[in-house]
Amino acid sequence: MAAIDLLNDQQQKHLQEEESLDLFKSTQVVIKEALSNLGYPGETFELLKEPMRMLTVRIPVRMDDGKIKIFTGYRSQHNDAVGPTKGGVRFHPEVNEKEVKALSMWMSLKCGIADLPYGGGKGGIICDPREMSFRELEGVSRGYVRAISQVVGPTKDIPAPDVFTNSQIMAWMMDEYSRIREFDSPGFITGKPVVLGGSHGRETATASGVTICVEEAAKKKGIQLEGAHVVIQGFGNAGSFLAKFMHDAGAKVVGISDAHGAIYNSNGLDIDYLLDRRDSFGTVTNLFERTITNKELLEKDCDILVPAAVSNQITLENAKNIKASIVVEAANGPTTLEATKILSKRGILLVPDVLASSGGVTVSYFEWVQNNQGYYWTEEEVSTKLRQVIVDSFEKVYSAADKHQVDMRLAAYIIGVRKMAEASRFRGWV
Ligand SMILES: NC(=O)C1=CN([C@@H]2O[C@H](COP(=O)(O)OP(=O)(O)OC[C@H]3O[C@@H](n4cnc5c(N)ncnc54)[C@H](O)[C@@H]3O)[C@@H](O)[C@H]2O)C=CC1
Ligand SMILES: O=C(O)CCC(=O)C(=O)O
Repeated sequence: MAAIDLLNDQQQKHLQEEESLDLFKSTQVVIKEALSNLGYPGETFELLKEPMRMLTVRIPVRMDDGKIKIFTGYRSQHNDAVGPTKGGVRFHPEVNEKEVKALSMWMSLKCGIADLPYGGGKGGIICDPREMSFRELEGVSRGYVRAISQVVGPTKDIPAPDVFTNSQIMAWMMDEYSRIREFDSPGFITGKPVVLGGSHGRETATASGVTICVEEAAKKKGIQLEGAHVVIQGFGNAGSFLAKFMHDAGAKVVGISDAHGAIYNSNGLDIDYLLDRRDSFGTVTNLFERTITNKELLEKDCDILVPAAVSNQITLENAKNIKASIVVEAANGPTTLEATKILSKRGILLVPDVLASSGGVTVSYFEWVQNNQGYYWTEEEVSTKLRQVIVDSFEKVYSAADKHQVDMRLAAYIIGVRKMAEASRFRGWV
């Protein structure tokens, strides 16, 4: 029986009130624990507990109604001891400084786990692209690059796509940077269209990485992927391609969702139809009359659950009701620390975000390498190299969990933080 089931109603309520939904704070908690497991002194935590640089910018854009609107944006650079910082840019109305900071720290961990020569960075702009025209989006994208151009660059900090940003936005950003710097600079940003120096396989990279993690986790749990029931929350870049890959692997995708709701059918969903009909923001459930909520979807019967949308979705409130035996975090921060503990106690194999979603930044690294050498790889080469990185990363984290007798999240942090801590030590910073 799960630990939380043993508590009375009042104790449960108290525990839920105490639960930390603050992603930044909970990231600090696990980094501290990981560093202490590795025997690093307190100074190393003091250095790594905050990003080394956080820039807030104001971006004026003339909107279609002729008025000027001022947008707020951020770029956080966590630690550059290993190399330039790297990470996506998010366009979302709920972007905030703390979230961007936490996201940049997770990027450091992802790069550490995948052994990429980068530290972590992340950016965000408070805006809602669903309510903006193409012209307005271009204005915000170019304005952001003008505002952050002093602190980014192919050898300093390399942006990429994240929630509600895509290859078109990366193309505008690259063009703006090239104009400011007066040379063609494809290595300034990754996730570009292939004709502008983008890499084959970047668009599907996050989902490919998640797929490989699902396969590895299924092997560990003795679950056959063929016929396994899969629920995916989110149907955007990560979730929709994942649904396709799971479907192609013979699994039955029984539930998917978007920001407006979810659909579930225990006989399996028609993934090709859903992919064909979704819009560019990953919305598809508006085509259906009978929908359920995102909350209900997470508790549905399935073997494998993949949160691929937003943060804080699996909490103390629902962790005890999750039916899946494997949870693979495609999204950043979908499970709270308290919920992680419950899933782990219940014997559910949780593949944490900093491992599961590292496929995106790994192929971004491949894109940057190709840009730097001016020689481009085939889709097959990218796919083979990606598989190698993700399988190795999964094995490193799984073995660390076993060796240190800790859950997969702490194990991933132990692997992820080590290179950055060592590089900072060798540089004489701590
Ligand atoms: N795109 C990438 O390369 C990477 C993405 N990620 C993470 O994966 C997650 C999804 O990212 P993308 O697929 O790129 O974004 P996206 O913008 O392409 O799609 C987001 C999806 O989530 C849904 N959604 C939005 N708000 C929601 C809510 N409150 N409840 C339920 N669903 C909601 C949207 O309707 C859409 O289906 C994010 O956490 C992102 O940080 C992680 C690594 C790389
Ligand atoms: O592709 C990249 O460089 C970063 C992707 C990203 O933002 C993420 O993994 O959260």
